[in-house]
This record gives sequence, C-alpha cells and structure tokens, in this order.
Amino acid sequence: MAERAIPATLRVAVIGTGRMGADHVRRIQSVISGARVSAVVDVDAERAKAVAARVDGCTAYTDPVVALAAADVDAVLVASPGPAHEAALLAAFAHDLPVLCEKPLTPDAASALRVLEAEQALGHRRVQVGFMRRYDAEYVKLKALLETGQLGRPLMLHNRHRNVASPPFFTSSMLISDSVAHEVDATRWLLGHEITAVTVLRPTPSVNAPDALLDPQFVVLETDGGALSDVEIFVNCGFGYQVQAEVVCERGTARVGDGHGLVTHMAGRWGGTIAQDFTERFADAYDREIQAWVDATRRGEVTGPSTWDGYAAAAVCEAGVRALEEGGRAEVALVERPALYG
Ligand SMILES: NC(=O)C1=CN([C@@H]2O[C@H](COP(=O)(O)OP(=O)(O)OC[C@H]3O[C@@H](n4cnc5c(N)ncnc54)[C@H](O)[C@@H]3O)[C@@H](O)[C@H]2O)C=CC1
Ligand SMILES: O=C1[C@@H](O)[C@H](O)[C@@H](O)[C@H](O)[C@H]1O
Repeated sequence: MAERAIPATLRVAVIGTGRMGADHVRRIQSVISGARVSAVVDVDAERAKAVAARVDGCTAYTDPVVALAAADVDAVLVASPGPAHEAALLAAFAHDLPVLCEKPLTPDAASALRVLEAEQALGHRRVQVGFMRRYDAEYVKLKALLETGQLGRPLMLHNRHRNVASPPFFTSSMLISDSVAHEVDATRWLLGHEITAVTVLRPTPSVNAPDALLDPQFVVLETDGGALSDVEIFVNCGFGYQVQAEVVCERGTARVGDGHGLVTHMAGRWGGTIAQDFTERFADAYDREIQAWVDATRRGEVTGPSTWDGYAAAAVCEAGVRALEEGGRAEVALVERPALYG
C-alpha cells in the first residue's frame, strides 16, 4: 500500500457516538490540538446525526465499512461496544489507518488474536488501546518512581476500583472483562510482568447489587515476576468513583488515587469530594491519551498500549471469567509475543 500523506490537521472518524464516543468528539473538537472530526458512525442513525450536527464539516454514517471507504479520513477512533471492535479494527486495517481503540481491544482472546494477526500482516503497528490509566498524572508518577528502583523490587500491588452504580446491562463477568480489565493492564504496565494466573473470590453480594449480580468480587493476579496484584472490584458502592493503587516493594510503598486534591476545613469538619464517574476522575488522562495519539499519528508513529497489550488483557480477563464461573484459580495461556511488539 502506498505511503499515506499525513495532513497538518488529522481528519478523524469516530465509530460509536455513545457516552465515550461523544465525549471524545468534544475532546477532539474543543480540547486537544492537531485533529478534527470529519465523520461519525453509529448504528443508531439519529444519534450519529445529532453528534455530526454539532461539528462543522462532519458527515454521519451508520456503517463503519461504508464510512471508511467514503469519507476523507486519516485516523479512526473506535468507541463502539467491545463486541463491535474487531469489525471496526479490520475495516480500519483495510485502509491502513491508525486507530485509537477504546478498551477492551475485543471481548475475548480468540478475537483479540485475530486482530493481532491482522496487524502483523500489515507489517507495522496501527493500534493504540484506550487504557487511560497510563496517561493519568498520578499513575505516570508511580511508574516513574518504580523505574528509579529506589523502592526496590515490587512484591504486591493492591488495587481498588469502585463505581457508584452498574449500568442495567452489566453482568457478573463484566466486573472482570469490562472493569478489572483496567487493573490487568495497569498491573502489566506498572510491574512490567505478564500475568500467569487469576483467582476470583466472591463475598456475599452487597444488598445494593442488582438481582443476581456478584458484586463485589476480589481478584488475585499472579505474575511471571513473582509479584501478586489484587483488585477489589465493587461496581455498586453507591458513594463515588474510586480508583486507587498501592504498590508494596522491598524498601517501601507508594500509592495513588486517594483524591486529596482539595481538602476543606469548615464547621468543625474536614474533608474533600469524591468523583462520581470516570469522565470526571480521568478527564485529564483522556485528554492526554487522545492528544498523545494525535501527536504520534502526525509524526507517523504509533505509541501507547499496543494490540499485544489488548490481547494479553483479553486473555487474562477470559481466565478471570473462567475462575469466576468455575470457582478458584485459572491459568492464563498467551501465544508467543511477536517481534512487532518488542
Ligand atoms: N476508558 C474508559 O474509561 C471507558 C471506556 N469505555 C469503553 O468505550 C466503549 C464505548 O462505551 P460507551 O460509550 O460507554 O457505550 P455506549 O453504549 O454509551 O455507546 C456505544 C455506541 O456505539 C453504538 N454502536 C453499537 N454497535 C455499533 C457498531 N457496530 N458500529 C457503530 N456504532 C455502534 C451504539 O449505538 C452507541 O451509540 C466500550 O468499548 C467501553 O468499554 C467505556 C467507559 C469508560
Ligand atoms: O471502562 C470503564 C467502564 O467500561 C467500566 O464499566 C467501569 O467499571 C470503569 O470504571 C470504566 O473506566
């Protein structure tokens, strides 16, 4: 395929204009630099039209394949639901377009592997996966501290991931595949280890969990570097959105996500506020993530979480769902890491 000329302002097609897609359209148009939205695609035609109407020179489509063939597009942002990602990614690969794909890369290891193989067939990386913890200022500092080696070898990572309430379509396995997927990536990225086995423990569900939802869950990830990473996932905690991580090393510990940004003392009490959802807690991280993607694309590069990272997360989550459903511990089987992913 002929080398594609990269314009000064990238023309981006956004596939999926729901909560995340519409927010990324706003971000590209009003917050970051170097890109504009030239096309939006949603199976819900009215939703696509409503979002397109807010953006000059943006066309609405209902089919990603038609959109990428017809529209003037230099890059693609995929924000449709996970099961639709494979088709969208393959449509982008057919035009050799760079893609920012929201997590999960795909919902299971077999489809993630097909995407991995399709990208290798192109011969170069095309995908950045939307694991935004890697762009959060506190997580970035934690990673940098670990890399100095001052704390010594990481032994354990304790993660807490709490949502106010789960959406109506949420299932018990989605606590792992949709939510813990972030901690799976954070563990691999912070520790630089692959995850080899997953154990899922199920306390008696909260009275606030919708019917039959196993919420909360306690997940233990074993790594090939000998560290353990545990995740409390609680998606109906009721009081706020909290994402915290504490790494315990041989010479000390470090933690992020306590939300101590603004502390007030008033009327005999002290305290702060708790974010209510991810769009608030991770707003800056999403801005940095999309800006980094646009900047790298304009340089003709692909950076950030790769298709390999998306595949590894899918395989770990699949093992996690197995452990949840069958009880106990499930081992993770990964294919050999291809040379393209270093
Ligand atoms: N990084 C993060 O923190 C978060 C990431 N996400 C991820 O973002 C993606 C989208 O999630 P939400 O915006 O919350 O979902 P949503 O349900 O609000 O929006 C999805 C949109 O995609 C459309 N759609 C469905 N199938 C499609 C297809 N085949 N082609 C084009 N459009 C299609 C739907 O009509 C809907 O408008 C998911 O992959 C989700 O896991 C979601 C929330 C936070
Ligand atoms: O990715 C996300 C959602 O899909 C997921 O459902 C939430 O639990 C996470 O907090 C959010 O970041």
